[in-house]
Amino acid sequence: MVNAVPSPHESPFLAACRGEEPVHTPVWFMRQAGRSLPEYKAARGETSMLEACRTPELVCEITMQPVRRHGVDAAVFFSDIVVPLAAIGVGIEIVPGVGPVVAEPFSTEADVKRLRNLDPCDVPYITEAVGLLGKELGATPLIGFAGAPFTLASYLVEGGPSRDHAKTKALMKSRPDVWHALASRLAAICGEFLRVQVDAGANAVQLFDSWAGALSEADYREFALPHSTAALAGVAESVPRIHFGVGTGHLLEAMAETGAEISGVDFRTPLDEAAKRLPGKVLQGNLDPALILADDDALIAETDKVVAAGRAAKGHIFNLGHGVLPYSDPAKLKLVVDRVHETTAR
Ligand SMILES: Cc1c2[nH]c(c1CCC(=O)O)Cc1[nH]c(c(CCC(=O)O)c1C)Cc1[nH]c(c(CCC(=O)O)c1C)Cc1[nH]c(c(C)c1CCC(=O)O)C2
Repeated sequence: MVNAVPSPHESPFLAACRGEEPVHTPVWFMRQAGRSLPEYKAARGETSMLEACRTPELVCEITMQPVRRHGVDAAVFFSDIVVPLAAIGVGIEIVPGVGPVVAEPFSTEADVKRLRNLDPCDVPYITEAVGLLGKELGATPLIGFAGAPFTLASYLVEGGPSRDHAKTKALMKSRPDVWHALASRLAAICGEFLRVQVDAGANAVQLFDSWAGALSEADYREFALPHSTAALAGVAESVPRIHFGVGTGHLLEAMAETGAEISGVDFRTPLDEAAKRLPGKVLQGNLDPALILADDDALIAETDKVVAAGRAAKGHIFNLGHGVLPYSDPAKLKLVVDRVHETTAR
C-alpha cells in the first residue's frame, strides 16, 4: 500500500472541488463554528473575539467543535475577515451584536497610506493555529478564508456595518482614484492573508465578498472585480478557491470571472438556475439558513430540493445560502449533514 494514512486530498470535499465524483456530496456550513454551539460559548468565555483569533489553541479547539459534533466534510478556520487589518495596526474592534467597528473611518488619500502590506510575521498565530489543525484534522480538509476588498473597504469607509454602503459608493464615484488605491492595497493584504493560511497547510480557501450584492453589475465589474481577482491570484493553482457573496444572483457570471474554481450561491438563486448560467462550474450552497429553524419534515424536504437542484451542476458542495444563525439548534444541522450523506452516497 502506497498511502495507508487517509489524506485530505482524497476527501469528498476536495474531490468535489476538483469536479470529480465524490463518495457523497460533501457538506460544511458557513459559520459552523460559533454561537450556535454551547461548547463554543464555553470555550470563548470572556475572551474577546479578536483575542480569541490570536490564541492558536483556542482557534484549534473552536474550529474542531463542529467537525466533531456534526461530522461535516470540511473545517473552516476560526478567524474573522478583519483579523489582517487589526494585525497591521488599523484600529478595529469586533463589538458583540454589532460587528466590526473602525475607530477612525477611511475617506482620503492619506487614509489609504494607513494600510501597509501584511507580512507573515504580523500573524504568527495564524500559521501556528493552521499547523495545530493539520495534526488534529487528519483526513478532514481545512478551508482558509479572507474578506474580499469591497467588503473590507465597506467596513473601513463606513466605520462599521452598513445597510446601504452609501459612503462607500459615494467614495467610489466621486474619488475613483482613492477608491482604487484603497481596494488594491486591500487586495494585496487579502492575497497575503490567504497565502499565509495555504502555506501553513489550508487545503482550500473561500473569499467572502459578503456585501458585493449591494453593487450593480456594472459597478461590480469596475470597482470590485479587478481587486477580488488580484486577491485570489495570490493562491492561484495552489488550492481550490471558493468565492461567495450574499444577494449576488445578478453577479454570478461576473464573480466567476475572478477565476475562482467554485461559485458560492446564496439561497435566493436555485442551484439548477445557477448551473445553467455557469456551465462547468462547481457550485456551493444553498439552503436558506432560516430553514434550520423549521420542523424536521420541512427541513428534510428543503434539503432534498437543494440536493436535487445541485445535481444540475458539474459538482456540488452542500452548504447554507449564508452563515448559520446564532440561535440555530445544532441537532438540526446534524440532521442536514446526515440526510445529504445518506441520499447522495454512491
Ligand atoms: C461580514 C463578515 C464578518 N466576518 C466574516 C464575514 C464574512 C461572512 C459573512 O458574510 O457572514 C467571516 C467570519 N467570521 C467568523 C468566521 C468563522 C468561521 C466559520 O464560518 O465558522 C468567518 C468565516 C467568526 C465570527 N465573527 C464574529 C463572530 C461572533 C463573535 C462572538 O461570538 O462574539 C464569529 C463567531 C463577529 C463578526 N464579524 C463580522 C460580523 C458581521 C460579526 C458578527 C457580529 C455579531 O453579531 O456579534 C464581520
